[in-house]
Order: sequence, then C-alpha cells, then structure tokens
Amino acid sequence: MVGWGCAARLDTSGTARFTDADSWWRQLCGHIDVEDEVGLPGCGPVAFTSLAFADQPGDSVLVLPEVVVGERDGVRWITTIGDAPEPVVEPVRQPGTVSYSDGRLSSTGYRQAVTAAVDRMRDSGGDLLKVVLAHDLVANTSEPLDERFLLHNLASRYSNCWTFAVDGLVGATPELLLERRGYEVRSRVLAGTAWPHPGRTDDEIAAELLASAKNRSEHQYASESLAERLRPFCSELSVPASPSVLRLRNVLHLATDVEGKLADTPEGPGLLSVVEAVHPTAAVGGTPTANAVPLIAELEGMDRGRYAGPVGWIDGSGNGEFGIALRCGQVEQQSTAGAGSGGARGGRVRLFAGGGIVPDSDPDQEVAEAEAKLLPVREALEGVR
Ligand SMILES: C=C(O[C@H]1C=CC=C(C(=O)O)[C@@H]1O)C(=O)O
Repeated sequence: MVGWGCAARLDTSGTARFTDADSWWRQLCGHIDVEDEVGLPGCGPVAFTSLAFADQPGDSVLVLPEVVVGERDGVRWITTIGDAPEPVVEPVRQPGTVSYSDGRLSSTGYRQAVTAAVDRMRDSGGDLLKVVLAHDLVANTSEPLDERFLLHNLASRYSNCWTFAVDGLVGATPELLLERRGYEVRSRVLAGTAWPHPGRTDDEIAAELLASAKNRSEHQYASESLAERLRPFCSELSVPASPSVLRLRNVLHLATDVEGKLADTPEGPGLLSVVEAVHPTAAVGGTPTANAVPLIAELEGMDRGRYAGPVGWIDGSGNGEFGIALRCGQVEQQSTAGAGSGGARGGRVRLFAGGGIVPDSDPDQEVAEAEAKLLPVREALEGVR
C-alpha cells in the first residue's frame, strides 16, 4: 500500500503509546462512514503506524493518509478520504553523493558496548542470557533526499522483506512481528545471523548457521518470547520445533514462522494490544526482557527512536501487518534551503543495525554482523543495482 496526504495524525509517546494508538484509531474509525466495494484487509481507512522501541524516550506516530493505493492477491484498489486532492507526482530525485559519519554510537563504541554486555552476562549468574544491542551511522547526501528513491531501491532488491516508510522511517525488514487477518495471526521470528564470505557457498553458510549452538540459542530465546506472549491470545498456535534459514542478499537468518488463531471476539483485544504484548521480543530486546531492556539504554547510551519498534498498518476492522523496524534509516533532514539562505542543502539519514549478544559472542564478529545489516540501506542510498 502506498498512501499520501494526511487526513488525521496521532503523535504519542511513553508507556501508553499502544493504548493511545488503539483508542485513537477505534474512535476515529467510529466516526468515518466507509463505502468499501472491495472488502479486503487494508481497504477502507488505514493508519500507517510506527511505534517507538522504548517507553522513554521516543516518539510514535499514526497517519491516516488521504489517499491509499493498494494491491493484494492480484486485486488493486484506491481509497480516498473526503475530497482528497489529486496528487502532483514529481519525478523521483537522485540523492547525489553519499558520505558517512559516526552516529551517536560509533563502531568502536558499539564494540565496547558488546564487550561490556558479554562481561555483564558472564557475571550475572544466569540473570541475563541475551541482550540485543545496536549502533547508528549517519549518511549525508549532497542533494535533498527523496524517500521514494530509497523505497524503490529497497523494494526491488529485498522482495522477500517488508518495505516501509512511515513519517521518515524507511526500511526493508525481514522480520514480521505480527500480522492479523480476521482470526488468523502470523509472525516470522528471526534471530541468529550469518553473512556471505568469499569462497563459501550460501549452502555451506546456511548449514553452518543451522549447526551453530550460539545462533540456535539466540534464536530460541526470540521464538520462545514471541510464542509465550502470543499464546494467551490464541485458541491455536503452531510453532515449528526447529528453525529454517531465510536467505537475503546481505545476510542469512535463522527463522521461525509462527501461526495462530485468535481466541477473542472481534470486540476483544485488538491488533495493537497484541502487538503491545509481544513487543519487544528477544529478537530486539533480550532475555529476560526485564533485565535486558534497561541494559540496552545503559550500554548504547543513545535513543533508538522508532528503530526496532513495531512498524506497519492497521485497518478499520483491526486487520494489519506490523514488522519490526530493522534494516532502516530515519530521515532527519530532507533539505533545508538553497543557496543564499545559509542553510544546508542535502539530506541526512540515521541508519541503525545491531544484533543479539549472548555470553559467547565475539565483539569483532558482532561489529561485522552489524555492518552486514547496514548494507541494505547503504546500497539503496548509493543506488547500487
Ligand atoms: C537487531 C537486528 O536484527 C535482529 C533480527 C534478526 C537477527 C538478529 C541477530 O541475529 O542478532 C537480530 O535479533 C538488526 O537488524 O538491527
């Protein structure tokens, strides 16, 4: 789905962000008279949604576009809210040259944070089993950044990912936090990563990944965390006993596809309540969550913003799809002014990537893994084909 214009918008933050979003959306939909000739999930009003990773700090946003163009199962539709104006479609602009600088946590700082996390886990007597750390990287473009350029490049290179752009957060995530279609729910849990090495085939790397005790433990924490928190909402839940391998251009992941049936009535806890219950899984938080999440803030010392938070859409019937906002960048500046105004021209994007740290993690390998995970957005910005 692609949307433009803004018929309504909610900005919220803090621990109440999920319930704020849920009540705002239910109330708003209650006031909209819908004529829907298509009747598929995503038809009618849709809120493009991106929620902060952490309770504090971080801003969350829901946008009801004036126009949405959608396609699902070969059916295409257009939804308009009110008398939405015809869009003026301008050609996609190229970002010019791209240069990089350290973000709030450099690679060196990230390596130190990983080392500190490993020490803390080894000294914890089992109170901390996994923590997911990340760092950021700033990309500066010589021309104003057109989000459509990034989106198009990500979508064409990562067709088995969910490509998103919500209020400046643009990415292509391979991880589905939760999809709801009627009573059916689905999730793709990822954790455990390998990346291409010269002289080794993808099959060899995939076999090694499946056989790696470190990656299997990282993965198991993540799939168990999702399943444990989703189970109370479900009358049926199927969780494969062992993971498969998801192959992407830049990395390979251990993956578990979870499927379930919601036990509730349509008036029961909605998609946003279930999303709140499962976030953050141990794919982006850690194990146990209550010990890992405060350590993230302490060791990273940066605001993740909406990176690693739920991102996706919800419709008026409570159907929707939320990915985990990974392999993404937050556009912080598109352009300020042209010559003569004294303002900077060009764009600025803050890219994020990280990984799950367990007691036997090697800091150098973790830095290399985060670099591999930065590649999708870097290459999309650079227009690599
Ligand atoms: C935290 C990230 O990835 C998560 C998702 C898949 C695999 C992961 C891993 O192997 O560490 C991470 O849990 C990221 O991409 O920034």
